[in-house]
Amino acid sequence: MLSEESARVVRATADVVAAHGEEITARFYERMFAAHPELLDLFNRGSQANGEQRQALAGAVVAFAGHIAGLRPLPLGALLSRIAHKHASVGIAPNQYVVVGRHLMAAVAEVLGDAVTPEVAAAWDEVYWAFACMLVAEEARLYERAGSGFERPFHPHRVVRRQAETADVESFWLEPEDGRPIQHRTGQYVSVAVRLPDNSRQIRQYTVSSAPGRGPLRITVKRHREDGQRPAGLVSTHLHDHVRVGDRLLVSPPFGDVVLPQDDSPLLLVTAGIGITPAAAVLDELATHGSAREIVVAHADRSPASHPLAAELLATATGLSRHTVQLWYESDADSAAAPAGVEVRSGLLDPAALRLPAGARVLLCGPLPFMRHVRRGLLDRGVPAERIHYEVFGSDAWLPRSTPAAPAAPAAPVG
Ligand SMILES: NC(=O)C1=CN([C@@H]2O[C@H](COP(=O)(O)OP(=O)(O)OC[C@H]3O[C@@H](n4cnc5c(N)ncnc54)[C@H](O)[C@@H]3O)[C@@H](O)[C@H]2O)C=CC1
Repeated sequence: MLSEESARVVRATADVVAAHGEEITARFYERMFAAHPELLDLFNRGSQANGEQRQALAGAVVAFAGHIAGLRPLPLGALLSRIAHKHASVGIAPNQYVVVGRHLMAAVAEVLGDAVTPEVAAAWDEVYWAFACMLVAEEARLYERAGSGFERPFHPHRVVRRQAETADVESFWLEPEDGRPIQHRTGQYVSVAVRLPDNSRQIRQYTVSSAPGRGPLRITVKRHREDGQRPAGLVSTHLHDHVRVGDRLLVSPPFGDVVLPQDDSPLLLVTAGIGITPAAAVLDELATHGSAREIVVAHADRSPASHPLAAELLATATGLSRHTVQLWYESDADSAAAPAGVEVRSGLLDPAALRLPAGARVLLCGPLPFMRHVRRGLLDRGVPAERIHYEVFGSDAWLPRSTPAAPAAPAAPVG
């Protein structure tokens, strides 16, 4: 942890660093990529282009500094675990922290100028290394457990099946070429690394949408179209347009710490859009084992036609002995297939209308504003924060920039 002297300096300078956080991280990325263009392959180019990555890094470093200097406590274990899982899934190496540290500190000095006295520089260097050392240690543990390492983070897999789920969503079934069985836990994700036509490499995380022990691992991928805020998804477009049965894909071992709690507590799964993928894995697992666990499945989508894995969700959920299914569609709710016992409503998901079994654990997955909306509603209904678990996909933008109120148990993917 921090020396008392450094903690005092960090407390005195945290606001000025926070105020310039995005400027510092923008400069940091420019410097680092100029010196190490090979590192561009590790970062999501879409998040770089729209500034999400800058906000995410600035938010995380400032939040960590506030925590260790005693200004604002964070759920530090959850934050570190989430980042370490994601880093291990892309093969971050310990020596890369040296490169990041060097360019981050140089960017701080460049942006804040004379305000960065040797004392201030030393204090923030200590913050950075405290953060980095915790991550290096956690990542080493994860590599060890996964039987992998940063030297070889990806393994060749064959696409053995591919299936269209909606106009924009495809499932791919993947089998390791070396025949090694993949031991994922329900809710985990894998990273997929692809070489694009311009020879750059990009990596994305996709939740495994099937239960463990069910043969080839399934990922279900939404094609992200250009929407004015983000360019079209480089990897999702590549997978949809170019990857066929028989092709080879480089895939990491499974990572992620938002997993199905292995107890008998009732479950409330609340998902939206492509966020349905972990719920599909959970339902697959419960159905495979004929679970008698009480479960509420709530899903929101644009329309019945855009709802991925809808038929599978209805079949698996309604096959369970103690289930409730609630569906919300922004349009065409009337056209939804709704077997007896399935509630279908119009509009956005209303957290006040969710069935809430006593003592339920909640798994949330969907676009960030959706998760914030549902989490707020559930907290208002008295659900303890530690019972609400959720995945954050895309870059690490889960820390609200202006409020210190961090979520309970975050983790990482895109579908
Ligand atoms: N866990 C995560 O962080 C996830 C993030 N995403 C990201 O979200 C983006 C969009 O995902 P899509 O599947 O295309 O979702 P989408 O944009 O089709 O939205 C799905 C549904 O979410 C609900 N929703 C969206 N915003 C809401 C809000 N502010 N309040 C209440 N409900 C809201 C609506 O019912 C909507 O129909 C993607 O860029 C994806 O990467 C998607 C899934 C999971």
